[in-house]
Amino acid sequence: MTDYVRDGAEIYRRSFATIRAETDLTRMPPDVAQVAVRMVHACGMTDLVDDLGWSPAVVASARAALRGGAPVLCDAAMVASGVTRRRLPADNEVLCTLGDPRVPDLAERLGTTRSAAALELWGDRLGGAVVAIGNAPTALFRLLELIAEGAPRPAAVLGIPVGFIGAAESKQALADSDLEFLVVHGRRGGSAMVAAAVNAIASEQE
Ligand SMILES: C/C1=C2N=C(/C=C3N=C(/C(C)=C4\N[C@@](C)([C@@H]5N=C1[C@](C)(CCC(=O)O)[C@H]5CC(=O)O)[C@@](C)(CC(=O)O)[C@@H]4CCC(=O)O)[C@@](C)(CC(=O)O)[C@@H]\3CCC(=O)O)C(C)(C)[C@@H]/2CCC(=O)O
Repeated sequence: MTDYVRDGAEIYRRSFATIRAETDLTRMPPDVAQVAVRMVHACGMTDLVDDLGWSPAVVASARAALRGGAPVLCDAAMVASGVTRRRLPADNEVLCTLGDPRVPDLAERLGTTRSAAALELWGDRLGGAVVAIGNAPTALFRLLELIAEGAPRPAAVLGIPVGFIGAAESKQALADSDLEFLVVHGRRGGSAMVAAAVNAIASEQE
């Protein structure tokens, strides 16, 4: 039998030490670097940091919002499931409206995906919220449209959808906006990655 590490805390310690040894974090501020380490941990790709884009105050803004009780608004149930509730500083609400029974009809009526239509049900929670998008480019595009139409502004947008159609473009549009943002440019992204970013922001522990 292969010998393997069985101690969870030791696995985490060695993982984070390996990531820090193999990843160039020098171009980013310490708070973004801490988030980047956890994102790399979630996907196993140390070169992910080369594609990371951020606004200077994104981590501070998201962290302050969470401490103030802001909700985490997610595009997919996978994202919401990945957020570790005990790390959240104010028992924050973690919301994904994609499974709401009204969403399929809404999507049909609006002529869009269910992921994008689900944002219509975020209601008045958007102002000051932390938005976490890990799957659906159309959800990120719709968020930017809503804000352009005058919807309240979130405290931070962690816009990390994965994929081939619209993913890179939606993230570039977010990075070109005046919102506080974190993105992984290009095709890479995913629910696990954005959940890891929320978890890192929620708590400074590694
Ligand atoms: C086009 C879509 C993409 N989905 C991708 C990758 C994954 N999606 C998974 C799952 C389980 C779900 N994806 C949906 C969000 C579904 N995916 C889409 C849509 C058709 C459109 C979204 C968009 O383009 O913006 C979307 C359905 C919709 O009408 O909005 C999901 C709701 C489908 C469903 O099961 O009903 C569902 C999310 C469930 C949830 O968690 O709430 C995967 C696990 C793949 C699979 O099941 O085989 C995977 C997860 C990736 C991740 O890390 O999140 C793509 C590749 C991202 C793709 C969008 C871009 C593209 O290039 O096609």
